Amino acid sequence: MEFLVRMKVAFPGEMPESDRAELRKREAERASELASVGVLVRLWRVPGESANWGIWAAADATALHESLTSLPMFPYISAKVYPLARHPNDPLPGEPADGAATSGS
Ligand SMILES: O=C(O)CC1=CCC(=O)O1
Repeated sequence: MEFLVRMKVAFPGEMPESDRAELRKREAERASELASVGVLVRLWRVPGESANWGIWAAADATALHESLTSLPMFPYISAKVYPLARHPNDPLPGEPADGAATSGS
């Protein structure tokens, strides 16, 4: 199952830059792990914002939640999730996540 996810990141104003940098590093590592198992399919930055849009694949909403909460930055993320259903006129009906991410992590 595929999900369109919008995330906005808001660190507390008083968080030191070294803590932010460490979180960004751990976030990149975890994102890479989730990508390697087909859960994080695509990720785009929203220009000018600490925000992103992504395509995520998971067996169901519970598995998606487990993946999102596994992100080191999750405590500072507001996420809006849109489950995606198939459209009969989709020009690429087998893309992007068929056969990927049948489990949550
Ligand atoms: O957009 C961000 O910086 C937060 C994030 C979520 C997944 C990821 O790789 O980065």
